[in-house]
Amino acid sequence: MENNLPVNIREYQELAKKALSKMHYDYINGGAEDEHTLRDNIAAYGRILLRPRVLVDVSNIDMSTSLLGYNMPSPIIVAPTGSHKVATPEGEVATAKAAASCNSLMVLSFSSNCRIEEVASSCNAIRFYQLFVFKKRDVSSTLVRRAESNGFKAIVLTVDTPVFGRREADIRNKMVASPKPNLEGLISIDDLNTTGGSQIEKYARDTLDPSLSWKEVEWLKSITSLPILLKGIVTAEDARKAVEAGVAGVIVSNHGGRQLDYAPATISVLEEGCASVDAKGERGDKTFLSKKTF
Ligand SMILES: Cc1cc2nc3c(=O)[nH]c(=O)nc-3n(C[C@H](O)[C@H](O)[C@H](O)COP(=O)(O)O)c2cc1C
Repeated sequence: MENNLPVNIREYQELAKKALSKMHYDYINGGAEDEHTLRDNIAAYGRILLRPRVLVDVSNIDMSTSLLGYNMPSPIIVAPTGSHKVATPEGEVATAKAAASCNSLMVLSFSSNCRIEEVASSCNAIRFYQLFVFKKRDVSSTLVRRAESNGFKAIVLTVDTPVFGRREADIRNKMVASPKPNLEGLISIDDLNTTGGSQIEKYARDTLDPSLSWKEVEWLKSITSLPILLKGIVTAEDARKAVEAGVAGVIVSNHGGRQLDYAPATISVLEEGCASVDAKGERGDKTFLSKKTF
């Protein structure tokens, strides 16, 4: 058995394809529209070549870093992704335990299948909470309060989803929304019978606020003292505006190609995002982050 363990991410992907239903595999694996950005997110890494210097002592390699003051052994953290119970019965609790065992950090998605409280009490992983701005502001503020009182250390506001990406595989598969226990009593998903199309797209259309703007960043600052990170910024202009808005950091991201197709590959714009703010000398202790997720 030991010999058959996957040795790279592509082999894990093959196993996932066998283990999951087509609907769930496509949900996790797919992107928006033509999936150009989805493909380019990976292809762009192939365009970056390494320039090795030799005869350097590599017997001790230190990849440790810190994020908002939290130390970790490498700059790899768990991005917010919804619906972990489609892959494992323990859901986000399993993911949090895995993050804790690596001394890494987990960002819990608003769309978690486990309750905020359950994830918080399962282990001592450092946790941030990912938020959307709902049409009903009370929903967002209740989630923020619960994250605060359960020891989450930052709010990650996803800003690239005023409108849900057109994910054609989900439309074709009539993707069913998985339970969202954190939204029980706040938003009803009972009326989501899909007569056609993607249920999660309809859910997002009914609940998320498409008028999301910089005003909501101000609003969020007014209701929490936790540091705020904006996730989904890909241009220098917006990175600068984020600094001006006083957020603690920016997560350079195109949402894994699941939102706006033909947006640039995340890794290709990381430098632009950071350099633009550096150039103005405003970087200070701001955090710039990009993740590689498959
Ligand atoms: C299955 C799946 C679900 C996701 N759910 C969320 C989510 O609930 N909230 C969010 O902000 N991002 C979500 N994402 C996006 C990831 O956080 C992340 O941005 C993406 O996988 C990697 O692309 P990036 O390097 O451009 O950030 C999801 C991604 C996947 C693959």
